Amino acid sequence: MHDAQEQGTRPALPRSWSPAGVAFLAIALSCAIAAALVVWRHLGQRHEEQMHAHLASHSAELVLKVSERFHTYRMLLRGGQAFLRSREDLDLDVWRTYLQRLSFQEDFPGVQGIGFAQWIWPGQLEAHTRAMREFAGSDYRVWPEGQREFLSSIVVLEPADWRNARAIGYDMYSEPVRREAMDRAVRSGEPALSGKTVLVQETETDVQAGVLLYMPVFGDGMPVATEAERWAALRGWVYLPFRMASLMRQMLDQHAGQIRVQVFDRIHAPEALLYDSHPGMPESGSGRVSTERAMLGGVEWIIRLEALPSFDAEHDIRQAEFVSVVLVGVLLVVTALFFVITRERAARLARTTESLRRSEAKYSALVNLAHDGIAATDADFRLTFVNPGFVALVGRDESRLLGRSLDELWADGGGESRDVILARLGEGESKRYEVRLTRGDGRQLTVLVSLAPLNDGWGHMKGAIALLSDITERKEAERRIAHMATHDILTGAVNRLMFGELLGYAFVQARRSGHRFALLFIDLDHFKRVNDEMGHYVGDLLLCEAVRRMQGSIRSSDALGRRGGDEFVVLLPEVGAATDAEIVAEKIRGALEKPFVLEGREVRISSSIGIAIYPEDGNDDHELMCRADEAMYRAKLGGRNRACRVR
Ligand SMILES: Nc1nc2c(ncn2[C@@H]2O[C@H](COP(=O)(O)OP(=O)(O)OP(=O)(O)O)[C@@H](O)[C@H]2O)c(=O)[nH]1
Repeated sequence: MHDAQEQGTRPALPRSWSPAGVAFLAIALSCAIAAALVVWRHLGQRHEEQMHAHLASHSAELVLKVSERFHTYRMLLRGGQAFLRSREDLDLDVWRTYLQRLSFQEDFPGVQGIGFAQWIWPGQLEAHTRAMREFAGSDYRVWPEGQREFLSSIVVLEPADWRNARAIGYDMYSEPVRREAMDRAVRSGEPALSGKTVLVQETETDVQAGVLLYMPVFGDGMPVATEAERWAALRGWVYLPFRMASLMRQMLDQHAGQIRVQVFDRIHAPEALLYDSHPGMPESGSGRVSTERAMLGGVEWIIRLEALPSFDAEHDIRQAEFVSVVLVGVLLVVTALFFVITRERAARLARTTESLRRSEAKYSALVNLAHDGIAATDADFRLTFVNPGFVALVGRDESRLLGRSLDELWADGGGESRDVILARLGEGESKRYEVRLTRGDGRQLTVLVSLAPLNDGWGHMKGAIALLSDITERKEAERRIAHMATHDILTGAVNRLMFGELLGYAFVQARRSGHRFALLFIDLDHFKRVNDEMGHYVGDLLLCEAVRRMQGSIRSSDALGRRGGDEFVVLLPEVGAATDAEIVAEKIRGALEKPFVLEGREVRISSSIGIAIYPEDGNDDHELMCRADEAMYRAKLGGRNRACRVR
């Protein structure tokens, strides 16, 4: 009742999860997703920082490389300066030989050539041209044409290939960008790098920006401490022309396709662009840019590095890291899921256990309180459990019962052997037996035994459950009711109804086997007097005692019936001759004739008996009964206390 109410108010959802479990799982899932987002964001930031660091490292490396390279170039120019200054006269043949033996293109990569530009003092142009035509050929001339106060001319430029040959005679001092660097070199006495220009060696194809590094050359032994002295001692400039793309490609062997390199002359502007590894590409606004500055020959170069998508991809380990984090997240969620499932199962198990515990307590109380005997047996029918009702019913100690075979308790076994009972139970059959059981105190009981198999989880019989109900009283009541229905209440003799049944059966038997049977009709003589003189109670006692005496006079197979009042009938189911019936009638008469002592007083009575024999005296019960009755009246009329037969 209690369980039913609980189930009615709170419907159980055994297969669904509890709200707490679902909430926990949702929180775990949300945490995992949030953690993944945070980590992804952090990875993105870190990746950006790493990109910048990588890019900054590359640009610093490039600046270092360029600076070192220019340091080497300066050394080369200083060597040339020292060589030319050491000679009193400018011997161009010796100078050319010196340059040719330098093999500078292998030792000083990126250089377009090395040359010497001679300083031509005002008014010295003709003499210079004459002298140079002897050295360089008749087509030598200083160009571009035009009147200028100060002139210079490239007189030697190695290697003397077709490209460099185009520059011979060129007055670099006539061009402002070169002149600025040439002046600066003289003013400082140090190497000076020019701004952006285009070398005269350029043709119409692959035109590149160019720069030139100048080193002033002074006359041998002349003072050069001041700027004026340096101008006075100036012989010219040893110089290095650079094609910027060729120069930079020498230094950009790594990450060529991953990083865009741009070099600007002093300002970050298109017109100052000296070199662009990816010309024509618009500049990125993504911010993955590193800019460094390098001081080279008195000029500041801006070196700008820009990461390209392939550079980003090579250094991008975010995906691997993110996958790791996602895996950790998945692991977290799976762990949470496992935790929730385990928790739900534990809760369900606890509920089931509690329910089982309650159920067990309930059934245990029922079993212990039950008036009937309840027992359990093993597969061999030996008792393994008995309840208090069982102990009380059989009247034996529990310790003496456990281990005993259940069928030992009853004598008749209910009509079936133990093996038969076990075979029935093994087939899953329940059975009821009515047995006679002897209690420990010797009392006999009629017990109804209900047996049911007890199976394991695989359907195999592992024992039996027995319910024993004491039906002794019920049986006795049934017997009494049956007796009352067929016997006279006062005397216990068979009643009219039952006697009729017995008489009918006697006819059947006699007809079937052809034997004879006899019917005696007995009426007590003057019984009314007993009632009248001694009271009805004594009359009753006399009737009962008379029946007892008549029962003693006949066989157990004979039947004594009371017709009513003081009339009785006796059925002798099988008689050999009529005299057999007469003998029994005489025996009854004699028994009833003896005095009765009732309530302390002697009472005498006699009887009149009529005899009828089948088949001679009648062929059916009515006829036979009439004959016997008639014979009894004959006895009455004949003076009573005798037996007669009407023939
Ligand atoms: N005490 C007692 N008397 C009974 C019972 N049934 C009938 N009687 C009496 O039994 C008597 C039977 O009398 P009858 O058979 O008619 O006459 P009788 O006195 O026996 O005389 P005869 O039969 O002619 O010898 C009656 O007085 C009935 O009242 C009974 O159950 N108990």
